Amino acid sequence: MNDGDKTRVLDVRDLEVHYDTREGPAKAVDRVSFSLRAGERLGLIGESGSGKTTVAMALMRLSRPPARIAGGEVLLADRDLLKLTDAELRQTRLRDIALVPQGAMSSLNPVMRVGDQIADAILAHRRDLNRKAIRTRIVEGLANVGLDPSVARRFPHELSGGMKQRAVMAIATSLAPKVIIADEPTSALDVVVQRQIIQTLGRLQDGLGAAVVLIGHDMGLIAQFSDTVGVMYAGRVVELGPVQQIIETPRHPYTRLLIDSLPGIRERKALRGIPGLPPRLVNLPEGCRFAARCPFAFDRCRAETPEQQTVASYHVAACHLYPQHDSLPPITASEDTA
Ligand SMILES: Nc1ncnc2c1ncn2[C@@H]1O[C@H](COP(=O)(O)OP(=O)(O)OP(=O)(O)O)[C@@H](O)[C@H]1O
Repeated sequence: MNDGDKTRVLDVRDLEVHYDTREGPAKAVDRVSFSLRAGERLGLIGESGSGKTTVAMALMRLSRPPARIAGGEVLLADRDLLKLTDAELRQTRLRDIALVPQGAMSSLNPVMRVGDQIADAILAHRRDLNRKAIRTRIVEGLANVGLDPSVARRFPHELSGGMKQRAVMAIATSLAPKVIIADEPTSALDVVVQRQIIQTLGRLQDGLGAAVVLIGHDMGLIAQFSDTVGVMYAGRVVELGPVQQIIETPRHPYTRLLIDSLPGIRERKALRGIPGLPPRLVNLPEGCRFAARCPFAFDRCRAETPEQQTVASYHVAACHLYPQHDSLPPITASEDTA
Protein backbone atom coordinates (compact mmCIF):
# COMPACT_ATOMS: atom_id res chain seq x y z
CA MET A 1 0.00 0.00 0.00
CA ASN A 2 1.26 3.43 -0.83
CA ASP A 3 0.66 5.56 2.23
CA GLY A 4 3.19 8.16 1.16
CA ASP A 5 0.85 11.03 1.93
CA LYS A 6 0.76 9.90 5.56
CA THR A 7 4.52 9.69 5.93
CA ARG A 8 6.35 12.27 7.96
CA VAL A 9 9.05 13.66 5.74
CA LEU A 10 10.34 16.32 8.11
CA ASP A 11 10.27 16.31 11.87
CA VAL A 12 11.76 19.31 13.64
CA ARG A 13 12.16 18.81 17.37
CA ASP A 14 13.11 21.45 19.91
CA LEU A 15 15.30 23.33 17.45
CA GLU A 16 17.38 26.04 19.11
CA VAL A 17 19.49 28.60 17.29
CA HIS A 18 21.48 31.26 19.12
CA TYR A 19 23.35 34.27 17.81
CA ASP A 20 26.47 34.79 19.88
CA THR A 21 26.65 38.44 20.83
CA ARG A 22 28.93 40.35 23.22
CA GLU A 23 26.11 40.46 25.73
CA GLY A 24 25.53 36.70 25.51
CA PRO A 25 23.52 34.38 23.28
CA ALA A 26 20.47 35.84 21.56
CA LYS A 27 17.96 32.99 21.55
CA ALA A 28 16.53 33.68 18.11
CA VAL A 29 14.97 30.21 17.77
CA ASP A 30 13.81 28.60 20.98
CA ARG A 31 12.64 24.98 21.08
CA VAL A 32 10.79 25.13 17.77
CA SER A 33 8.99 21.90 16.84
CA PHE A 34 6.80 20.96 13.89
CA SER A 35 6.47 18.12 11.44
CA LEU A 36 5.42 17.75 7.84
CA ARG A 37 3.87 14.88 5.93
CA ALA A 38 4.50 14.24 2.25
CA GLY A 39 2.60 16.79 0.19
CA GLU A 40 1.76 18.98 3.20
CA ARG A 41 2.01 22.75 3.06
CA LEU A 42 3.07 24.52 6.22
CA GLY A 43 3.07 28.30 6.37
CA LEU A 44 5.38 29.85 8.93
CA ILE A 45 4.33 33.37 9.73
CA GLY A 46 5.53 36.09 12.08
CA GLU A 47 6.68 39.68 12.27
CA SER A 48 10.09 40.69 11.01
CA GLY A 49 12.72 39.39 13.44
CA SER A 50 10.57 36.55 14.78
CA GLY A 51 13.15 33.97 13.62
CA LYS A 52 11.68 32.60 10.40
CA THR A 53 14.82 32.92 8.26
CA THR A 54 16.95 31.64 11.14
CA VAL A 55 14.76 28.50 11.19
CA ALA A 56 15.04 28.11 7.41
CA MET A 57 18.84 28.32 7.49
CA ALA A 58 19.05 25.84 10.35
CA LEU A 59 16.78 23.37 8.50
CA MET A 60 19.37 23.39 5.70
CA ARG A 61 22.23 23.45 8.23
CA LEU A 62 23.38 26.65 6.61
CA SER A 63 23.59 28.65 9.86
CA ARG A 64 26.86 30.61 9.95
CA PRO A 65 28.52 32.48 12.86
CA PRO A 66 27.42 34.34 14.85
CA ALA A 67 24.46 31.95 14.41
CA ARG A 68 24.90 28.59 16.09
CA ILE A 69 22.53 25.63 16.22
CA ALA A 70 22.37 25.11 19.96
CA GLY A 71 20.09 22.11 20.17
CA GLY A 72 17.33 19.98 18.74
CA GLU A 73 16.86 17.59 15.85
CA VAL A 74 15.93 18.01 12.19
CA LEU A 75 14.79 14.57 11.11
CA LEU A 76 14.46 13.93 7.38
CA ALA A 77 12.70 10.61 7.27
CA ASP A 78 14.75 9.07 10.14
CA ARG A 79 18.08 10.82 9.65
CA ASP A 80 19.04 13.77 11.80
CA LEU A 81 20.37 16.41 9.43
CA LEU A 82 22.20 18.03 12.31
CA LYS A 83 24.33 14.92 12.76
CA LEU A 84 25.31 14.26 9.13
CA THR A 85 28.90 14.53 7.96
CA ASP A 86 29.70 17.31 5.51
CA ALA A 87 29.76 14.79 2.62
CA GLU A 88 26.37 13.37 3.62
CA LEU A 89 25.02 16.87 3.98
CA ARG A 90 26.09 17.81 0.44
CA GLN A 91 24.21 14.77 -0.87
CA THR A 92 21.14 15.58 1.21
CA ARG A 93 20.79 19.21 0.19
CA LEU A 94 18.83 19.61 -3.04
CA ARG A 95 18.09 15.90 -3.23
CA ASP A 96 16.13 15.55 0.02
CA ILE A 97 15.64 19.11 1.19
CA ALA A 98 16.03 22.33 -0.78
CA LEU A 99 15.83 26.01 -0.02
CA VAL A 100 14.35 28.73 -2.17
CA PRO A 101 16.20 31.52 -0.38
CA GLN A 102 15.10 35.04 0.37
CA GLY A 103 16.10 37.41 -2.41
CA ALA A 104 16.32 35.62 -5.77
CA MET A 105 18.87 38.07 -7.11
CA SER A 106 21.51 37.34 -4.51
CA SER A 107 21.21 33.58 -4.83
CA LEU A 108 21.75 33.51 -8.60
CA ASN A 109 25.27 33.74 -10.00
CA PRO A 110 25.21 36.94 -12.11
CA VAL A 111 27.94 35.79 -14.53
CA MET A 112 26.52 32.34 -15.30
CA ARG A 113 23.71 31.43 -17.66
CA VAL A 114 20.58 30.08 -15.95
CA GLY A 115 20.87 26.72 -17.71
CA ASP A 116 24.45 26.27 -16.51
CA GLN A 117 23.37 27.01 -12.94
CA ILE A 118 20.70 24.31 -13.12
CA ALA A 119 23.23 21.93 -14.72
CA ASP A 120 25.70 22.57 -11.88
CA ALA A 121 23.07 21.72 -9.29
CA ILE A 122 22.21 18.47 -11.08
CA LEU A 123 25.84 17.49 -11.72
CA ALA A 124 26.75 17.88 -8.06
CA HIS A 125 24.53 14.85 -7.46
CA ARG A 126 24.25 13.02 -10.77
CA ARG A 127 27.65 12.52 -12.35
CA ASP A 128 26.12 9.61 -14.30
CA LEU A 129 23.95 11.82 -16.52
CA ASN A 130 25.18 12.72 -20.00
CA ARG A 131 24.82 16.14 -21.63
CA LYS A 132 21.59 15.23 -23.40
CA ALA A 133 19.93 13.94 -20.22
CA ILE A 134 20.96 17.08 -18.35
CA ARG A 135 19.68 19.25 -21.17
CA THR A 136 16.32 17.46 -20.99
CA ARG A 137 16.18 17.98 -17.25
CA ILE A 138 16.95 21.69 -17.61
CA VAL A 139 14.12 22.14 -20.13
CA GLU A 140 11.73 20.17 -17.91
CA GLY A 141 12.81 22.08 -14.83
CA LEU A 142 12.20 25.40 -16.56
CA ALA A 143 8.82 24.24 -17.87
CA ASN A 144 7.81 23.16 -14.36
CA VAL A 145 8.21 26.74 -13.17
CA GLY A 146 6.55 28.23 -16.24
CA LEU A 147 9.72 29.34 -18.04
CA ASP A 148 10.53 28.96 -21.71
CA PRO A 149 13.51 26.72 -22.65
CA SER A 150 15.25 29.79 -24.10
CA VAL A 151 15.70 31.11 -20.54
CA ALA A 152 18.47 28.52 -20.12
CA ARG A 153 20.74 30.65 -22.32
CA ARG A 154 20.02 33.88 -20.51
CA PHE A 155 21.92 35.59 -17.72
CA PRO A 156 20.06 36.61 -14.53
CA HIS A 157 20.20 40.34 -15.36
CA GLU A 158 18.21 39.63 -18.54
CA LEU A 159 15.26 38.33 -16.50
CA SER A 160 12.44 40.15 -14.69
CA GLY A 161 12.11 39.78 -10.89
CA GLY A 162 9.40 37.13 -11.23
CA MET A 163 11.43 35.18 -13.80
CA LYS A 164 14.50 35.27 -11.55
CA GLN A 165 12.43 33.88 -8.70
CA ARG A 166 11.16 31.12 -11.01
CA ALA A 167 14.74 30.35 -12.08
CA VAL A 168 15.74 30.02 -8.41
CA MET A 169 12.82 27.64 -7.90
CA ALA A 170 13.94 25.59 -10.91
CA ILE A 171 17.45 25.24 -9.43
CA ALA A 172 16.14 24.37 -5.96
CA THR A 173 13.85 21.64 -7.31
CA SER A 174 16.19 20.23 -9.96
CA LEU A 175 16.79 17.09 -7.90
CA ALA A 176 13.11 16.61 -6.99
CA PRO A 177 13.52 17.16 -3.24
CA LYS A 178 10.98 15.79 -0.79
CA VAL A 179 10.98 18.97 1.26
CA ILE A 180 11.09 22.52 -0.11
CA ILE A 181 11.72 25.47 2.18
CA ALA A 182 10.61 28.70 0.51
CA ASP A 183 11.74 31.77 2.44
CA GLU A 184 9.59 34.75 1.46
CA PRO A 185 9.76 33.80 -2.22
CA THR A 186 7.55 36.72 -3.17
CA SER A 187 9.09 39.60 -1.25
CA ALA A 188 10.01 42.53 -3.52
CA LEU A 189 7.61 41.36 -6.24
CA ASP A 190 4.38 43.12 -7.16
CA VAL A 191 1.08 41.67 -5.99
CA VAL A 192 0.08 40.03 -9.27
CA VAL A 193 3.48 38.37 -9.69
CA GLN A 194 3.41 37.29 -6.03
CA ARG A 195 0.20 35.35 -6.63
CA GLN A 196 1.60 33.75 -9.78
CA ILE A 197 4.76 32.67 -7.97
CA ILE A 198 2.74 31.10 -5.15
CA GLN A 199 0.57 29.27 -7.70
CA THR A 200 3.71 28.02 -9.44
CA LEU A 201 5.13 26.84 -6.12
CA GLY A 202 1.90 24.93 -5.51
CA ARG A 203 1.95 23.28 -8.93
CA LEU A 204 5.62 22.43 -8.59
CA GLN A 205 4.99 20.88 -5.22
CA ASP A 206 2.02 18.86 -6.47
CA GLY A 207 4.10 17.57 -9.36
CA LEU A 208 6.93 16.50 -7.07
CA GLY A 209 4.72 15.30 -4.21
CA ALA A 210 6.97 17.37 -1.98
CA ALA A 211 6.19 18.98 1.35
CA VAL A 212 6.64 22.74 1.57
CA VAL A 213 7.47 25.16 4.35
CA LEU A 214 6.43 28.58 3.08
CA ILE A 215 7.83 31.42 5.15
CA GLY A 216 6.27 34.86 5.06
CA HIS A 217 4.72 37.76 6.88
CA ASP A 218 1.65 38.18 4.67
CA MET A 219 -1.15 36.26 6.35
CA GLY A 220 -3.37 36.47 3.26
CA LEU A 221 -0.76 34.85 1.05
CA ILE A 222 0.18 32.26 3.66
CA ALA A 223 -3.46 31.38 4.32
CA GLN A 224 -4.18 31.00 0.63
CA PHE A 225 -1.37 28.49 0.21
CA SER A 226 -1.07 26.50 3.42
CA ASP A 227 -2.79 23.49 4.99
CA THR A 228 -1.21 24.21 8.36
CA VAL A 229 -0.01 27.51 9.79
CA GLY A 230 2.69 27.99 12.41
CA VAL A 231 2.81 31.39 14.08
CA MET A 232 6.20 32.54 15.32
CA TYR A 233 6.77 35.18 17.94
CA ALA A 234 10.22 36.16 19.23
CA GLY A 235 11.78 32.83 18.30
CA ARG A 236 9.01 30.53 19.45
CA VAL A 237 6.15 28.83 17.64
CA VAL A 238 3.28 30.15 19.73
CA GLU A 239 0.51 28.43 17.77
CA LEU A 240 0.32 25.74 15.13
CA GLY A 241 -2.79 24.31 13.56
CA PRO A 242 -4.98 23.83 10.49
CA VAL A 243 -5.23 27.05 8.50
CA GLN A 244 -8.99 27.43 8.83
CA GLN A 245 -8.91 27.02 12.60
CA ILE A 246 -6.03 29.45 12.94
CA ILE A 247 -7.97 32.08 11.00
CA GLU A 248 -11.43 31.44 12.44
CA THR A 249 -10.64 30.48 16.03
CA PRO A 250 -7.11 31.55 16.87
CA ARG A 251 -6.21 30.46 20.40
CA HIS A 252 -3.02 32.37 21.12
CA PRO A 253 -3.58 36.08 21.86
CA TYR A 254 -0.76 37.00 19.47
CA THR A 255 -2.37 35.09 16.60
CA ARG A 256 -5.68 36.71 17.42
CA LEU A 257 -4.17 40.20 17.36
CA LEU A 258 -2.30 39.36 14.20
CA ILE A 259 -5.50 38.38 12.45
CA ASP A 260 -7.53 41.24 13.92
CA SER A 261 -4.91 43.69 12.70
CA LEU A 262 -5.56 42.65 9.11
CA PRO A 263 -8.13 44.83 7.36
CA GLY A 264 -9.54 41.72 5.68
CA ILE A 265 -7.82 38.40 5.36
CA ARG A 266 -8.73 38.16 1.71
CA GLU A 267 -7.20 41.53 0.94
CA ARG A 268 -3.74 40.10 1.52
CA LYS A 269 -2.26 42.90 3.57
CA ALA A 270 1.02 42.71 5.47
CA LEU A 271 1.08 42.51 9.26
CA ARG A 272 0.72 45.77 11.13
CA GLY A 273 -0.53 47.42 14.20
CA ILE A 274 0.03 45.36 17.35
CA PRO A 275 1.02 47.87 20.04
CA GLY A 276 4.44 47.40 21.64
CA LEU A 277 7.62 45.71 20.50
CA PRO A 278 8.98 42.16 20.72
CA PRO A 279 11.51 41.61 23.54
CA ARG A 280 15.26 41.68 23.08
CA LEU A 281 16.45 38.12 22.71
CA VAL A 282 19.49 38.38 25.03
CA ASN A 283 19.07 37.70 28.76
CA LEU A 284 15.38 37.00 28.40
CA PRO A 285 13.63 36.54 31.72
CA GLU A 286 11.46 33.49 32.36
CA GLY A 287 7.88 33.85 31.26
CA CYS A 288 5.94 34.23 28.05
CA ARG A 289 7.78 36.34 25.48
CA PHE A 290 4.49 37.97 24.50
CA ALA A 291 3.37 38.84 28.05
CA ALA A 292 4.32 42.53 27.87
CA ARG A 293 2.03 43.04 24.83
CA CYS A 294 -0.71 40.60 25.77
CA PRO A 295 -4.15 41.88 26.79
CA PHE A 296 -4.76 38.67 28.78
CA ALA A 297 -1.44 38.41 30.66
CA PHE A 298 -1.62 37.44 34.32
CA ASP A 299 1.07 36.78 36.94
CA ARG A 300 1.95 33.29 35.78
CA CYS A 301 2.67 34.58 32.25
CA ARG A 302 5.47 36.77 33.60
CA ALA A 303 6.97 34.00 35.73
CA GLU A 304 6.73 30.78 33.75
CA THR A 305 7.37 30.05 30.08
CA PRO A 306 4.27 28.42 28.60
CA GLU A 307 4.68 25.08 26.86
CA GLN A 308 2.61 24.02 23.87
CA GLN A 309 -0.83 22.69 24.84
CA THR A 310 -3.19 20.79 22.60
CA VAL A 311 -6.20 23.05 22.12
CA ALA A 312 -8.01 21.15 19.35
CA SER A 313 -7.29 18.37 16.91
CA TYR A 314 -3.81 18.91 15.36
CA HIS A 315 -3.81 22.34 16.97
CA VAL A 316 -1.44 23.55 19.70
CA ALA A 317 -0.89 26.87 21.43
CA ALA A 318 1.81 27.90 23.91
CA CYS A 319 -0.30 29.95 26.30
CA HIS A 320 -1.20 29.67 29.98
CA LEU A 321 -4.88 30.24 29.14
CA TYR A 322 -4.95 26.59 28.08
CA PRO A 323 -6.04 23.91 28.78
CA GLN A 324 -8.36 25.67 31.27
CA HIS A 325 -10.16 27.59 28.51
CA ASP A 326 -11.80 26.22 25.35
CA SER A 327 -11.19 29.34 23.38
CA LEU A 328 -9.83 32.83 23.76
CA PRO A 329 -11.92 35.07 26.04
CA PRO A 330 -13.32 38.18 24.36
CA ILE A 331 -11.08 41.24 24.39
CA THR A 332 -12.92 44.02 26.20
CA ALA A 333 -13.02 47.55 24.78
CA SER A 334 -10.49 48.89 27.30
CA GLU A 335 -8.08 46.02 26.61
CA ASP A 336 -8.54 46.51 22.90
CA THR A 337 -7.28 50.04 23.03
CA ALA A 338 -4.60 49.41 25.68
N1 LIG B 1 23.94 38.37 13.01
C1 LIG B 1 23.06 38.48 14.02
N2 LIG B 1 23.48 38.75 15.27
C2 LIG B 1 22.61 38.86 16.29
N3 LIG B 1 21.29 38.68 16.17
C3 LIG B 1 20.81 38.39 14.95
C4 LIG B 1 21.66 38.27 13.81
N4 LIG B 1 20.91 37.99 12.73
C5 LIG B 1 19.62 37.93 13.18
N5 LIG B 1 19.58 38.17 14.50
C6 LIG B 1 18.37 38.20 15.34
O1 LIG B 1 17.66 37.01 15.18
C7 LIG B 1 16.26 37.26 15.18
C8 LIG B 1 15.59 36.49 14.08
O2 LIG B 1 15.98 37.02 12.81
P1 LIG B 1 15.39 36.41 11.46
O3 LIG B 1 16.09 37.08 10.34
O4 LIG B 1 15.43 34.93 11.52
O5 LIG B 1 13.88 36.89 11.52
P2 LIG B 1 12.75 36.82 10.39
O6 LIG B 1 11.50 36.44 11.09
O7 LIG B 1 13.21 35.94 9.27
O8 LIG B 1 12.66 38.30 9.89
P3 LIG B 1 12.31 38.87 8.40
O9 LIG B 1 10.85 38.63 8.19
O10 LIG B 1 12.65 40.33 8.53
O11 LIG B 1 13.18 38.14 7.44
C9 LIG B 1 16.07 38.75 15.08
O12 LIG B 1 15.52 39.24 16.29
C10 LIG B 1 17.45 39.31 14.86
O13 LIG B 1 17.64 40.45 15.64
